[in-house]
This record gives sequence, structure tokens and C-alpha cells, in this order.
Amino acid sequence: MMMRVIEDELFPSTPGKVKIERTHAASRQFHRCFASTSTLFLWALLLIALTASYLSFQSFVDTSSRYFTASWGGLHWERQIRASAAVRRDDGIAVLVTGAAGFVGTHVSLALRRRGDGVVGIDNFNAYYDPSLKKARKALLAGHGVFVVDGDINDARLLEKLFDTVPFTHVMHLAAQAGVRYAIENPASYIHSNVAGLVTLLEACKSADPQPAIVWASSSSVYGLNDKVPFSESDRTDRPASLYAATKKAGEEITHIYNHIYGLSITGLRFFTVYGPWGRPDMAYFSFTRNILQGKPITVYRGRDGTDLARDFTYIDDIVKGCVAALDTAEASTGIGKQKRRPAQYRIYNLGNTSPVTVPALVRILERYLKVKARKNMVEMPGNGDVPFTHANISLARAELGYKPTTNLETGLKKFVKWYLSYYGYSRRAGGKHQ
Ligand SMILES: O=C(O)[C@H]1O[C@H](OP(=O)(O)OP(=O)(O)OC[C@H]2O[C@@H](n3ccc(=O)[nH]c3=O)[C@H](O)[C@@H]2O)[C@H](O)[C@@H](O)[C@H]1O
Repeated sequence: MMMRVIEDELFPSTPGKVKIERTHAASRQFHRCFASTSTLFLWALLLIALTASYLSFQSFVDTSSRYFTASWGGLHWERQIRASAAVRRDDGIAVLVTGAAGFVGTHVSLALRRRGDGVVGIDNFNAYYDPSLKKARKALLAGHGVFVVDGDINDARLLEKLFDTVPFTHVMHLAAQAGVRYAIENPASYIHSNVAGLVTLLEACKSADPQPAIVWASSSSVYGLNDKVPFSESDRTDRPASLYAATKKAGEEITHIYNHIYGLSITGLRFFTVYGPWGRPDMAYFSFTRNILQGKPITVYRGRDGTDLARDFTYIDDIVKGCVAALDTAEASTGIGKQKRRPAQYRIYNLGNTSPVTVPALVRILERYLKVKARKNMVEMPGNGDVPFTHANISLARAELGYKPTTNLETGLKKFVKWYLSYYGYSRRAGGKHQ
């Protein structure tokens, strides 16, 4: 049936009518064609108009959602920032603490606030470990008048806004992707925080007016595979054993560049396995405590030759004193308008305890305080970033910062266990709350 219709149109049955028919057909086709072209044109116009309005709507939505959903910005936010940054003592300093809801960040922020310095925190509250612990630290800081901005150091606009709002004299840079072994699982997170984030922060600092002096957390891990002990600042640091260590070493080089070109005052602190109350759940002393209390086994690494691993465990209060002394002795940055006027201070210090303790000895101390025997699996140290031992030479920090650690591992772990039992509710009810 369909075939017939098409044939009739192409080959008309009455020969005399062919020309007229053809003329009519051509005219019909022309009209049809013109009609379909103009329809097409109209549709195209409509489509263009729709696309254009969609795109401008999208950009409106993006802008307004940034405005409405951003966790920073606005008059109320600025008031909170200024109140938190207010200095309440003569010659006090105004410090931006990055990673303020982290372990060391919380303690340093509290110490500064207690003596009357202005402190504003910034933290991205990532889920590397239980964010509820970070929120609890934030609440603790809020109770002392320290406001922590929920934001990332990779957010250049946020940093610019913070420096526009407050003329910070110092930055205590503690935000980082921590953990030596996690780099195997998530290498990108180390580059994001410890390299890209650091550069974004330094860019903001170099452009700030006034330029702040920067004190930041490097790590004992930069000594890597060195076997000369104790580790001194002048020792080689070109054989890292983990990506974490490599990014901290990179940080030392990167900060040097900003010191050299822009006159930023830089102090890098090489922390040695810091522990204590409000600590990091990913660290051995913390996760061992959790497992021992829950009756779960713990894995204790040993060296390839069967030797025990050892760390120069350093108590948080000693580290805080070192950080505060570094801030107090930091000279001002020397740049203005992104130009260095004269050479600026560049320093690196070990902050350790100077008395390494083996991991099995750490477990024995915990067993004693927890009154529970640990179920230990002794396994050979996997080749995923660990080093066999760390041991700090702190002569330089002692001479120039007056740094003098006073808490041994026994005393420090006692304080940690007391905090742990209270925080997780073990002192109130048997078994404790889940983590
Ligand atoms: O000084 C630093 O620069 C670093 O210190 C810290 O690293 P580390 O010294 O490796 O601490 P931590 O994980 O507590 O392991 C302690 C010991 O327990 C052993 N260890 C660990 C876990 C386990 O399950 N079993 C075990 O035996 C393990 O082999 C090791 O011998 C920080 O985490 C890091 O962010 C960085 O700041």
C-alpha cells in the first residue's frame, strides 16, 4: 500500500498531466521544504535561547549556592573571626592555626588563647579518622573563645578572605595529611594537603599585608633511612621511607623558596611521634588502647632481624611549649607587596623527647594502666613506610627556643589513658561507648 502511494507520486498514471503535476509537486515540495527549513530555524532559535537561559541559570545557581551553602562568609562569620582573633594581652600575637581541630592544633590553640593571644582556627574536618573527635575538639575550643572555620587550606578565596579580615601576625600551620602507612592506600591525599595545600597557604601569606611569620609542622620521618643517631638537623634528609616523609621534606624545600623569594619568615618543626590526650586514633598508642579495652588483638611490628622498633615518643605538652616558643622567637617576615625587602629568618628544629622507647615497652605500659593483658600478634614490619627507630638530638631547639621536654612515656601515657577512659565513657560504665 505504501509502495503504491510513493510510485503514484513519482510516476503519475496520466502522461498529459505530467508537466503540471510536476510543477505542482515541485511547488509543494518547495513549500514543504521551506516550511520545514523555517520550522527547523525556529526550533534552532528556541534551542539556542533555551541553552543560553539554562547556562545563565546554572551560573546563577552556582553563584547563589556558593553564597548560600558556603560554610564561611557573611557579616556574622566575620564578627566571629574578629572576636576570636582579638588579642587580650600586651604584645600578644594574632595567630591563624591551620588544622586547629587536629590533635596538635587544638592544644596549641588552647595554649595561645589561655595566655591572651588572638587565635582563629581553620580545619576541613576530613574523615581520615573519626570526625566526631574533631568536632568535639572544635567544641572544646569554642568553649575557650576560639573559632574554627570549616574550610580547606586549598581554598585560596577563603584564605584571602581570612587575611583581609584579620592582620594575622603569625600562622601556625598544622593542617596535613598525617600517618606514615596510609600513604600506600591514599597517596593523592598527601599531595593534596601537604604539597598543594601548603603552596596555597604560602601564596596567601606572601600576598597578605602584613605578611605573617610562619611556624609549621615538619616531621621526624624526613630522616628516613638514616642510621646515625641521634638525628640532628644537619643530617641528610634525602632518603625518605614513605610518601608522607617525602611530602614533609618537600614542604621544607617549598617553604625555603617562599622565604628566599618573598621574605616569609619560616620555622619548620620536626615532630617526633607526638602522643597524649585528645590524640590521633590512627596512631599506635591510641589504637592499641582501643583494641586492648575491646579485647581485640593488636599487631606489633618488629624489625626484619627480629629487633624491636623504637620511637622517640614526645608528649603533647612538650610539643606545645616548643610550638609556642617557636612563635615567640619568630622574626617578622620581610616582604611587602610580594617583594622581599631583606633576607628573612629560615629555621628548622627537632622537637623530640631524646629517649626512644620500644613498641613492646609501650604496650607493657598501656597494659599496666588499663589493667588488661594485650593479645599481641608479633609480625615483621611490612615495607610500607615505617622506619626502625627515631631519636632526636634537640640541642638546637634547647639553645634557641629554650625547649626542654619534661614528660617521659610513663607519665604521658598515664595522662592519655585517664583522658581516654573519661572521653569514651569507661569511667562511668563498664565497656565504654563505641568508637
Ligand atoms: O614522627 C613522625 O614524624 C610521625 O610520627 C607518627 O608516626 P609513627 O612514629 O609511625 O607513629 P605510630 O603510627 O603511632 O607508630 C608508632 C610505632 O608503632 C608501630 N606500630 C604501629 C601500628 C601498629 O599497628 N603496630 C605497630 O607496631 C610502628 O611501626 C611504629 O614503630 C605519626 O603517625 C606521623 O604522622 C608522624 O608525625
